[in-house]
Amino acid sequence: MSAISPLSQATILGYPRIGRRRELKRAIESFWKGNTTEAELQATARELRATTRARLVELGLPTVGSAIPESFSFYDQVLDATLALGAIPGRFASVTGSDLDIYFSLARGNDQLQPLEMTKWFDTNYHYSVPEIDENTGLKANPAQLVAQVTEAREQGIESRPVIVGPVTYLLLAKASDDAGEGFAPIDRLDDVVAVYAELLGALAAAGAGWVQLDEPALVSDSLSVPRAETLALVERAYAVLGAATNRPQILLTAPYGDSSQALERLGKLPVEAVQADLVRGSLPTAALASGDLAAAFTGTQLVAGVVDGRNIWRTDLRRAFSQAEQLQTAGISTVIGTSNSLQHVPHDVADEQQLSAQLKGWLAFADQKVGQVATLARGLVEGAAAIETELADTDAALADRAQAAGVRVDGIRSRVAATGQPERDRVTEQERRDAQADLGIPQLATTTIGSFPQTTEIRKARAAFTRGEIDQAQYDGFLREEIERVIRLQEEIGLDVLVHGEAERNDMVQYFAELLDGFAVTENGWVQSYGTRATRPSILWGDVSRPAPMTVAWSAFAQSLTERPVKGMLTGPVTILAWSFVRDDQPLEDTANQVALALRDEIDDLVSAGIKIVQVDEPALRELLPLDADRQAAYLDWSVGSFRLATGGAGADVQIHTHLCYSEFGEIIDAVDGLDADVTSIEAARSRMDVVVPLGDHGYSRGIGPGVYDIHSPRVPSTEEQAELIRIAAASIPGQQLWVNPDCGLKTRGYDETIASLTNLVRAAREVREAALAGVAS
Ligand code: MET
Ligand SMILES: [Zn+2]
Repeated sequence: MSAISPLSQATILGYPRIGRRRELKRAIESFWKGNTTEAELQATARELRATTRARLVELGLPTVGSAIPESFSFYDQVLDATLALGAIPGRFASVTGSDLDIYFSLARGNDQLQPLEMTKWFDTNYHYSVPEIDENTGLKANPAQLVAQVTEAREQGIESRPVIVGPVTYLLLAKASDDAGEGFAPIDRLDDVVAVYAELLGALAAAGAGWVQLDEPALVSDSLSVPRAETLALVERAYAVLGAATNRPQILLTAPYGDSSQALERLGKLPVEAVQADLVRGSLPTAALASGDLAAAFTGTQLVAGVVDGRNIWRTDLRRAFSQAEQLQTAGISTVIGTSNSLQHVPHDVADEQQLSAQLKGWLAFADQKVGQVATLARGLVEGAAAIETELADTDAALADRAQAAGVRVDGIRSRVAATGQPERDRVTEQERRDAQADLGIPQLATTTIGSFPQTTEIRKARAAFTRGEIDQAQYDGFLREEIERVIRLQEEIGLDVLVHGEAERNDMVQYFAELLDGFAVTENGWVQSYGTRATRPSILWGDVSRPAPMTVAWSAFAQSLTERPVKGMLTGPVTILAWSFVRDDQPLEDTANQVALALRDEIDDLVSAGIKIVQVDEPALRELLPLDADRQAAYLDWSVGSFRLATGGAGADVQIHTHLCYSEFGEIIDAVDGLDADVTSIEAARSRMDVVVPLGDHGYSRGIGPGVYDIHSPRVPSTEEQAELIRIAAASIPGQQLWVNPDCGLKTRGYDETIASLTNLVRAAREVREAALAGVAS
């Protein structure tokens, strides 16, 4: 390794890459449609990268010392690693074309090939493309994209730092391909993969990269296939090899998204030149710091103190962050200021928000503001605290303003939450509820849907026209009523047992409620990448939450007025509302969740008064917020379940409460799902061919359960026979009286043709199995 400069004292782990106005989304989608060429798309991407680097310099990151990460991605950082490793799954062998063609084929599939599966990246709402590895997966270093970025940056006068998902995390996030032998795990190929990383590092060194960043968030997770202690040992094994490579850039090894304090001393001893620790979710190993052991471990190694939160949009408490970093520096550790993780999870710039109040804006920091904070803190480390006293004092003032601002703490809301306890979270016994709900006349293997019906172009157009003021409230409401009536008639014709109103009035299942509740603000440009070219605009939950008026009652009551069959009220649960928003960081999540829960509790009350007998409270994010740290999981499950029960616990015995969870990694939280105490739970199951029903059966789950029999993630229409087969699989583990028949999730992304065909088959399948069961009894 050539002697090169140390890592700059200010850095970030990554930056949003979709573009300030989602330019990359537009460019990629236009390329997919065939409206632009690959060369044009590459030119747009180059321009975006150049703009990003220039912006980061403008915000205070130096052009030298590899402060600026190359965190651009056309789609996903794990998929980037797959391409860089040449780890193309065998089933894609037939795909030809440029690297980019292959890349997008893996991401999106084609007529013959299913795309790589997508799943959530650690405890975020970002989705990555899951690598598929087996004993024979070809591996071949393909550094072209990484090298190109280093070269581009140099031509721009900037020493940048390429970023790659590290080898251990890459393999622990991969799944064994269908061709893999019995018992094979992707991590079995660690040595092969490390050898390819060594080649990539060689190519980067040759291209003149002074530093490379290898991300190993697997280090902080207890939710992977190997225990955390073993992950650390694997990291040691991998980096012993990479560190020994003679021709490589200096290595920054990162451990974002959680607490690495237990591992930090050992990470400091690795043959790498810098290690990052998330000091927002995580903490410093205080004993090792005091004893000097941490400093000893970090001799000759820089420590990047991740003190600026990359997960949230609140202005950093600079004084607190500075004192954390100062402690390290005082202990004799060469300290760099950094972020807790990549800023890819926050929007670009508070300055792009015109509608937010000036006061709220004063409390916020999006990516650009956070970069500024990093630069300020770094200046403080170099020049002393006095040099940044103005900035520290400004932050103190903003935080003090936030603490006392109207709406942040509302006594009435707080005392109401404080007055609740277990009784508010408990309903009468299951048996009493079953008896009281018998009047609903719900048959065995009852059929229903998850809530949304297709969001058609007409619906989007009407909403846009209303937002722009081209149609008035009465016209818009009239349009929605017609839409609801159509959806009700359609469900009756198809023959579903429990109907929904279709959610046509909702742009998004969280934002809809955020707009109607007090305590939330909505952004104009606060886009955050969810996956690929998809982005969401999370709302900001800044104050105490309350419900100024009913939110869904008019729509549900109207739908119910049109039909004799029961219509489900449809709400989003407290945990999901929190998970898909930017939530205040000045009090425990539990307190915020309970406020949301009380607002929902009142909504349920009003729905019931308006004649609704079944209410579904969706909690698709229950699993997502599960802490990566095993130690913190029990407390999380306790409050998350408690808040759901507070929302639903006021419903009388005759009100049937449903919930919906859409993922299949279910095992870890099965007790919590049981703890929700919903009368009926629908879950995703079709894609995994009912994998969840066996653990549910073993668990002795006693209430209603609807494992999805129709995979709504693609336009494919599942046949009657196929769905009947899935129902029969479920019926083998779960008694028929408990079983419901429904799709995996809502239908909003689907078209009408396929929806009608699939639901028609679903209803037929349920009838077929029902009748066969009756015939079985009769004979
Ligand atoms: C991501 S879960 C979605 C549930 C919602 N009720 C819907 O059907 O769209
Ligand atoms: Zn769902």
